[in-house]
Amino acid sequence: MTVSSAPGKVYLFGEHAVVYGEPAVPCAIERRATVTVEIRDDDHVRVEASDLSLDGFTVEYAGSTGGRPDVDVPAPLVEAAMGYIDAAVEQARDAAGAPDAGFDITVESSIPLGAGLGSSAAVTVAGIDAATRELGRKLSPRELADRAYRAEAAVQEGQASRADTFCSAVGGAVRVEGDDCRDIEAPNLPFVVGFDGGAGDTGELVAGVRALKEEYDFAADTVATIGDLVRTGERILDPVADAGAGDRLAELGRLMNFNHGLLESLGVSSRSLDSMVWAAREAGAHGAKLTGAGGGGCIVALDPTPETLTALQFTPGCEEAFRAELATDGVRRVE
Ligand SMILES: Nc1ncnc2c1ncn2[C@@H]1O[C@H](COP(=O)(O)OP(=O)(O)OP(=O)(O)O)[C@@H](O)[C@H]1O
Ligand SMILES: C[C@@](O)(CCO)CC(=O)[O-]
Ligand SMILES: [Mg+2]
Repeated sequence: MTVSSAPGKVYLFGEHAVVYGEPAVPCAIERRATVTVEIRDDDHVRVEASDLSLDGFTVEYAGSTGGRPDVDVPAPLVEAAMGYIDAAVEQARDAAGAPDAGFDITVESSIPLGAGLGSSAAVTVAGIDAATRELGRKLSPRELADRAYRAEAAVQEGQASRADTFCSAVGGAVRVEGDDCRDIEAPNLPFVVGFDGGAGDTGELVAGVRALKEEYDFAADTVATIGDLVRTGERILDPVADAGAGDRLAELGRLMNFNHGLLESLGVSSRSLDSMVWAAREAGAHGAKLTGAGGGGCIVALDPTPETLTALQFTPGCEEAFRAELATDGVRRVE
């Protein structure tokens, strides 16, 4: 039996634009998906994913039902829910040269699904790592990130960047621009996350931005502007280049506010995301923005004081608020 965990992430800057080759800076956070894999002596795959709920359905795969989910939902919904695990299994089989390997898989996660904290990347990274090790092959963090990217891209029909999967595999703060993925040094950032209890469909939201960008030149310009903003943000993060600069958190926060406005104009915010962003700003956060694909889910704010956390806890539409520590480890081999 092998067990791996991998972290979720927040975007300091650059989601969506990163899909079109602009740079982005996601940061791994200490909320993890843990995947346990045990090889079987046949070629079946049995998945137990008790956190998985689809608009009110809870899907539980159990042995007693012969490996089929014991819920009455249409097959496409189950396939959509299981897509990342299936794709991770395919990548692991391919990496280990074992196309007929079967597994019993258990997924446990403290990352809300579809909420912008990279649950899909964490499950995919941890799943590929545990399954390849179960087959006797250890992937380097970069190989793992590459495999996980291919799995996410397959599920999201090509509409994925390397950002979420690279960040989850290597941990810390990273910078991704096209195929160029690197870890970067970042100061300790006081992230506060607000979660509206909802979810957005990453594939659909990415497709919406693509359509807007194709229809209007100014939407394409907005995407390019996000890239400019990220390059400005990087200079503030850089401990060498930025030596002697003024209040770094305040400057990063201003850019986060700007980034949220640009994402809003691309149509990926929502009323509850906007109201959490404003609650954070009014509480004195340096800045706040939605994180991930949007549509619903989470915002991230920068505030070293307890004020934003408290304000979010009393904001209508905010279901949960928590402080998110930077996860310095990416994938972790638990067993
Ligand atoms: N605990 C889990 N168990 C099984 N599958 C999971 C789990 N968490 C996430 N997934 C898979 O990931 C999908 C959600 O991925 P999606 O990319 O839409 O959102 P996200 O990764 O949480 O947010 P974002 O991509 O915006 O950061 C779920 O529908 C499911 O297929
Ligand atoms: C919206 C997006 O930029 C981030 C989702 O967490 C999609 C991607 O990068 O694959
Ligand atoms: Mg995702």
